[in-house]
Amino acid sequence: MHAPAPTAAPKISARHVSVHYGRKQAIDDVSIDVDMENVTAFIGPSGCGKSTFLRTLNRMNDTIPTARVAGDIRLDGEDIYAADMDVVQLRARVGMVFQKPNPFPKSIYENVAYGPRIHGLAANKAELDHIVERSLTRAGLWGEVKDRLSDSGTALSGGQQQRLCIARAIAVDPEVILMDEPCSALDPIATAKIEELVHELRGKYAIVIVTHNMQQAARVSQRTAFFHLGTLVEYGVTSQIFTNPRQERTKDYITGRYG
Ligand SMILES: Nc1ncnc2c1ncn2[C@@H]1O[C@H](COP(=O)(O)OP(=O)(O)OP(=O)(O)O)[C@@H](O)[C@H]1O
Repeated sequence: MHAPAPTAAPKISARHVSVHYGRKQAIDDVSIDVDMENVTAFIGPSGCGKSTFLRTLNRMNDTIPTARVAGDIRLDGEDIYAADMDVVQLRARVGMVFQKPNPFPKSIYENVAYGPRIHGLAANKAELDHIVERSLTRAGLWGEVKDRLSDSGTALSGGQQQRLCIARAIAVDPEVILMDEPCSALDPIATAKIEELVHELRGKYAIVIVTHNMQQAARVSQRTAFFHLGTLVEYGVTSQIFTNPRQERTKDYITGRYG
C-alpha cells in the first residue's frame, strides 16, 4: 500500500502499524503519511479499525489496558512510542475531538483556559484571556459566547459544545487535530458549521477526520484512506478515491455494496 507523494514532508508518518486488543487483531500492517496541507479522511465500514488506528496517532490506545500497538509512528520524524516520549505533551501536540462533545463541567472560559494553564502557555491573565479569545475565534464560537464566558460549557448546544471542544484542542497550540466522527451526534446545521471550520483550519494544523459519512469525506478532505477489516485498502486523492478507485473493495464500499 503506497501513500500518495506528500506535497511536503509528512507531519505524521506511520509504518507497519498493527494493533491487538488482547488476542484480537484490529489493525494489520498499516502505513500512511499525513501532511499539513491536506485534510485526511478515514472511511470504511463499522468495525474496520478507523478509530483504533486514529487513536494510535496520539497514543490514546495507551488508556485501553488490552491494547498493544506495534510498528513505527513518527511526528516530524520523532518516534511517538519512544520510552522517553512525554504522553501529556504528545496529546497537546496531537489533539483529539471525539464523537460525542465532552466539555468539562466548567465554564466556557475554563474549558479553553485549562490546557494552556497546565502547559504554562500564558504568563498572566491577559495572555490567558488572549489565548481563550483566539481559540474560540478560530473555532468559530467567539461571537456566540463572548458575553457568556462564565456560563457552563455543558449548557451550550451540541454543535456549540463540539466547537468548544475544538477550541480546547486549539488552545494548547497543537500541530495535529484528530477528529473521531465529530459530527455524528450533531444536526445538519451544526454539522455544516463543523465542516466549514475544518476548511478554515486546513493548513494551520494537520487534520485527520474519521467519518461514516462518505459525502462528508468528499466535502472536507483532500486525501482519503479506505479501511476494511483492519487493513488500509486504498489511500489517495479524495476525488480519485470517489470517482476512480483502484481497488475493487473500495469501489464496492463507495457504491454502497456494503458498509
Ligand atoms: N477497547 C476495545 N477492546 C476490544 N476490542 C475493541 C476495542 N475497541 C475496538 N475493538 C474492536 O476492534 C475492531 C475495530 O474497532 P474500531 O472501533 O477501531 O472500528 P471503527 O472502524 O472505528 O468502527 P466504528 O465505525 O463502528 O466506530 C472492532 O472489531 C472492535 O470490536
